[in-house]
Amino acid sequence: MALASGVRFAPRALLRPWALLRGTTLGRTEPAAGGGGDGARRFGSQRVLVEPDAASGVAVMKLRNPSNALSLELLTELVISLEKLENDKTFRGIILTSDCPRVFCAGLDLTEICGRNPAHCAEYWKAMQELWLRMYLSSLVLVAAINGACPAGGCIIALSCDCRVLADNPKYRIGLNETLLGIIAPFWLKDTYVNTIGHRASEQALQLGSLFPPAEALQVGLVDQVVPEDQVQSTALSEMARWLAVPDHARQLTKNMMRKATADRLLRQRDADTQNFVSFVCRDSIQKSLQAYLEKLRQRKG
Ligand SMILES: CCCCC/C=C\C/C=C\CCC/C=C/C(=O)SCCNC(=O)CCNC(=O)[C@H](O)C(C)(C)COP(=O)(O)OP(=O)(O)OC[C@H]1O[C@@H](n2cnc3c(N)ncnc32)[C@H](O)[C@@H]1OP(=O)(O)O
Repeated sequence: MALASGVRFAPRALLRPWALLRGTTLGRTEPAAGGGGDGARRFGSQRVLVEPDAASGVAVMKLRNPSNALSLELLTELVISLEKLENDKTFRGIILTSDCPRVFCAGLDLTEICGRNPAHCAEYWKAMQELWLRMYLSSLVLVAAINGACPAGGCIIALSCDCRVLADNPKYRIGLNETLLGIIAPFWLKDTYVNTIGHRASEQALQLGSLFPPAEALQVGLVDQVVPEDQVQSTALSEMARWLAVPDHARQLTKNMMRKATADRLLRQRDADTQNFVSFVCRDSIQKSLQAYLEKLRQRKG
């Protein structure tokens, strides 16, 4: 971590050379609609589209998986896209949003942990930890432009950003609803919640599995702005400008000072956290309820 320079403090050694890039098209670049020079070249993969604007130093990263459930592939592609932007000194900020109607991110892809063997569940959870660590400690400014539902793991992604703008639609609820699914948020999600909305509000919201509609999310401090849906992107850009007005080194070191202890706690206990996750989700009772929940989701669709 090159803390002294204040430029890159995301722990680079975190990224593992996962051999799971099956089916991905990472690194492919294509001209953005309307053409343009280097500043308008977008890149991405099947599940993540990156639209970089070199002139402003801001890239828009769009999730485009079905329901943006965090599959292993999506997690991997997000980490790689993030790293690519962090390594390019042109970029100072990322706006993270969804290309999927009505859903920002549906949280963990439950098919990755339902009916899978322990080794797969472990690989999956390590990828989830990796993305959170990468985002939470990113040297770039991350603004979440939340244009859809944002439950559980979706909320984690939003919480790892520096700022959250939520579309004012009562269906777009946000929060950590794990308890209602019979699962328990691990300590680092709890810590992130507490860091954002405080201890008492987290205690209540975590136990009750609250999913907050926009006005309540704003009131509790889970999001920073609630705006009409057609103003989410422009508001995210204005927020970005506000954050980028601060000298990078001062903002980055301050971010690190605020977040490092929380990230270090997971880094120290990463293997134990993975084992806890695996033994928890592989229990017969948990597998049965995951199965039933997935079935309900599929039926609800019809
Ligand atoms: C003491 C020991 C402690 C140990 C602790 C250790 C570990 C603890 C364990 C876990 C902690 C993990 C923390 C995070 C948890 C999660 O993220 S769990 C996932 C929570 N997410 C949800 O509950 C969201 C479920 N989905 C929805 O509510 C809706 O789908 C929606 C996101 C609001 C979107 O609605 P709509 O646009 O109407 O889309 P559909 O409902 O029709 O869905 C479309 C298809 O997508 C599938 N799908 C949706 N969500 C998921 C998902 N999360 N995973 C997998 N698949 C999902 C849905 O089934 C549809 O599929 P088909 O098209 O029918 O195939």
